[in-house]
Amino acid sequence: MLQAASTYDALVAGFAWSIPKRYNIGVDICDRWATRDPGRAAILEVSAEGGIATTTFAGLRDASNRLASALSGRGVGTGDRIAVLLPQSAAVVIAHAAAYKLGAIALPLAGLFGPDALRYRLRDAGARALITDGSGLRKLAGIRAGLPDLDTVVSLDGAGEGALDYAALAAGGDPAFEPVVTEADDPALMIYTSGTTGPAKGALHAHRVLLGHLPGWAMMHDFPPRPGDLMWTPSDWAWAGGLLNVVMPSLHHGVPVVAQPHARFAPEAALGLIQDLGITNAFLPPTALRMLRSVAKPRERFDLTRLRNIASAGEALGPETFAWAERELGLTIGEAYGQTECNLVLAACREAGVARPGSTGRPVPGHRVAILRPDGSEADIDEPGEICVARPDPVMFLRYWNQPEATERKFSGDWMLTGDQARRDADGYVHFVGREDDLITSAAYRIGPTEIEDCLGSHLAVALAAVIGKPDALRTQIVKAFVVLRPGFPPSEALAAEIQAFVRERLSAHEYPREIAFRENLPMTTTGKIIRRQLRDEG
Ligand SMILES: CC(=O)SCCNC(=O)CCNC(=O)[C@H](O)C(C)(C)COP(=O)(O)OP(=O)(O)OC[C@H]1O[C@@H](n2cnc3c(N)ncnc32)[C@H](O)[C@@H]1OP(=O)(O)O
Repeated sequence: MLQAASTYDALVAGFAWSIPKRYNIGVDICDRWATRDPGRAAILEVSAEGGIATTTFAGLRDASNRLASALSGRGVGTGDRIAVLLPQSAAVVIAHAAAYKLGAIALPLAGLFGPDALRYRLRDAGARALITDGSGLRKLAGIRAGLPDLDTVVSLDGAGEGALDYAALAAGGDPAFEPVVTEADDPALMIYTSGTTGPAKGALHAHRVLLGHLPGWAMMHDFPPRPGDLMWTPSDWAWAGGLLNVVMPSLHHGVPVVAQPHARFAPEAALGLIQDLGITNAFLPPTALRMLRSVAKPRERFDLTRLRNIASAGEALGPETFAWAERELGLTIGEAYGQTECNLVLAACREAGVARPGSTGRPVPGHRVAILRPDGSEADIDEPGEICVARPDPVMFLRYWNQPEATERKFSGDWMLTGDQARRDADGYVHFVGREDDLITSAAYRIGPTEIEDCLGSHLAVALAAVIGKPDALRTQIVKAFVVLRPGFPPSEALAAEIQAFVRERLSAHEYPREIAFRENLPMTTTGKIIRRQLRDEG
């Protein structure tokens, strides 16, 4: 484990990976602490009314064993995909751990997804089981017929609509279920991620992905665990940010995590939660931090004395918000960088003196990260190039699900190509520059234009649509759509609002175009491809 050291060089010098041959995430995040300290708090679930329900490590172990045993009784087992569509709660960890203990593959799905996004992911992954709640069931209702592989749906809100009751199912499971023995390199987790072209791709990870996150987690959160540590993030536990930057490494170290029902991010409520629960470590994406800046004199209004560190990732933080946090919160933000395919490979941290305004830090010990030119040679100091990560690396994904060509394109030799541009300064700090392609970064979400364009194209009024990222001071970029309407549909604000609602409900609430511009036509190449660059320049 990465221990606090006086300097970054000492951190690097003292580091070596220790990845056992046999390793199972489910056993790691539940059973280890359940044996050592069964009554230790693991998840603190805040109810909508503000009450707190605590789940202990023993509780996680028993519940995940029961669920694994019950699913096994229904024929779900090694290699099967088990989807998890639930808001932050102990149940998310239980469902994940049950999947890992079965040797199955957990497939986290975000609560903001609408039926179109869910259908695509569940079908592409060939999910056999889904653990969800009443809200998830409502989204599933219209799409289940098109999901022939999905034979077990379990709802925390009781049986009905083709779902089994979670409580009844788990009650029949064996709390002494014997977890399947897995190797560190066996598939465990698949997170869909948007690409520049085409629909989202399932990035398949091995059990070792959690061990690979530990050094980056230690750096960005300023070296937990310390007595009394308590973690929280508003990020959905379905994203790499919530799951791998916060929940799993924290549980590995026996640090409890706060689970909060999904709500719109409200800066005052966030600071109130940090104060009331005595949260010591938060992971807040840069957009959330920029939203916090609307609160004047936060330390006068809220008691934030227990808050030791804020980590951040998913988009560039920028020097202004970095300086604001130092001034107004008295904290040096632990900014980090990674992609779903290969997460948490760069990080900043106060304790080792690795923090610089405008920089996303330095390579986390154990990871080889380079800034390369298109010809594969290393860029000079301050020369922009592509962030590339060398394999093997425990955080490196195994492959894209059923997409061997896309997997191959992601690598050049042993370098994984992130597509992100950055420069490295003379002291080795990496500064994010941006992207050259069509991928959109908005509120720390990576958004590919294709899925949105496809969704827009299925609206009755839309003849043609192109989607770009438009620079935005709060969210880094917003999704903007240029739309050519079919004859008979005159442009209007009402129609724009209707199209926005259509994408929000059908595809996903975080992917809807916050701006729509109606056009007579769109700039095209002679071969009929939309020239998005021209649209980006128009903004
Ligand atoms: C390796 C890595 O990738 S690390 C980073 C991974 N990325 C992430 O974890 C994503 C992080 N981002 C977030 O968690 C959020 O965007 C935040 C906290 C920064 C800001 O949250 P918010 O502004 O409340 O909402 P968010 O951006 O998620 O939502 C977009 C839309 O979803 C909808 N929405 C959000 N929350 C809710 C809710 N509880 N109920 C219904 N709709 C909701 C809204 O329609 C919202 O659009 P609007 O602003 O026009 O109303």
